Amino acid sequence: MTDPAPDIARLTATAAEASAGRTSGLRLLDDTGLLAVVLDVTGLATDERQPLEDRVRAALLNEAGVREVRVAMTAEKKTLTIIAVGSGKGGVGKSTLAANLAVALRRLGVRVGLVDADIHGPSLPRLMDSEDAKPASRGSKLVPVDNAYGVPMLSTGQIAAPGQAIAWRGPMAGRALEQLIDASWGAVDTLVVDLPPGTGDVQLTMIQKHKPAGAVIVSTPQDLALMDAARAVSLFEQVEVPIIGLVENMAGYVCPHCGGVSDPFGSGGAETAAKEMGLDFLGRVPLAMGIRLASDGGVPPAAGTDPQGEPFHAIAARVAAWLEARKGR
Ligand SMILES: Nc1ncnc2c1ncn2[C@@H]1O[C@H](COP(=O)(O)OP(=O)(O)OP(=O)(O)O)[C@@H](O)[C@H]1O
Repeated sequence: MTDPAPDIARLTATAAEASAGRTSGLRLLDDTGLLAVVLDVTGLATDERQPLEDRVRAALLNEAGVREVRVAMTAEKKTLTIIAVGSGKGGVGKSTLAANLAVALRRLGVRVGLVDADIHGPSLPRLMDSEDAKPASRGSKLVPVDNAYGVPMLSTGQIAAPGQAIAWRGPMAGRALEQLIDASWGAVDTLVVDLPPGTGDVQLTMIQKHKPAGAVIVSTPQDLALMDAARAVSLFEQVEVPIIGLVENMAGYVCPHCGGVSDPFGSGGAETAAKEMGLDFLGRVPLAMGIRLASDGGVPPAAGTDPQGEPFHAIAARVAAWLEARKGR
């Protein structure tokens, strides 16, 4: 008895499963069971490609009527979409926002990675609970460190000797950031980059060189902080980086005892400032003890189901909508 004719729909499903969705073409080349498969290996490192090919070939050879499998691979040159998170001054919660934005975007299905370019105080390893992790290298590229939140990350803190980073000047900081961005990011297509606070030479070099697709500016509600935030906005505008919007952090203190809300730094200032500058307002994150404790403990509130994560999810949804709209442009 001869083998039944191969069932193309079934072979396509088998290839899709074995390649985790990376099959971009499949056809029979003749009637003796010679099959050609095209795999999209965009973002995969060289040493990940052979195992993929082997898996797909083995799965297909297991199917009825398949005698030989020829595998071709294609890869797009990938450009990463960079979202810069900036602030006019330090201590306003920029890193907290960057970490939670990345975690919340991941939960929305965005293939996101996180870069800590805050050379003055790289705090993301702590926030993402990967303080002791050192990135490996693959060829000449760094391999981002994984964490429990599904957001691969690289930090200046991981590549600099203690105390070294703070002395970096603009061009050196730009080169350090290049190493982090031009890393082996695998399936990641969007990077959230936590910039150093402020609007000086270092920030300017970084954004000129790496041209983010858009920027999120974080501010607290006081007038002084908002004046600094306006400076950050104009820094991005100067180099024609679109502002995705403004976030107001530490607005409204939620008392952990009585649940009452007070406004030690005022409230609503960033929303008004955004309106005045013609920018979108992305949301307000309250000043809450729980946010600080969770963050310092390496558990971004956006990773859990506590109400504390909600403001970050709402902000991430607006950023994801902005990213989607940008694709259509
Ligand atoms: N909404 C919030 N409620 C309570 N604590 C917060 C909130 N946002 C940030 N914090 C805390 O404030 C401190 C500073 O936050 P963070 O490190 O994110 O600021 P930053 O703007 O990145 O600072 P810098 O860039 O100067 O290092 C941290 O201890 C953080 O846990």
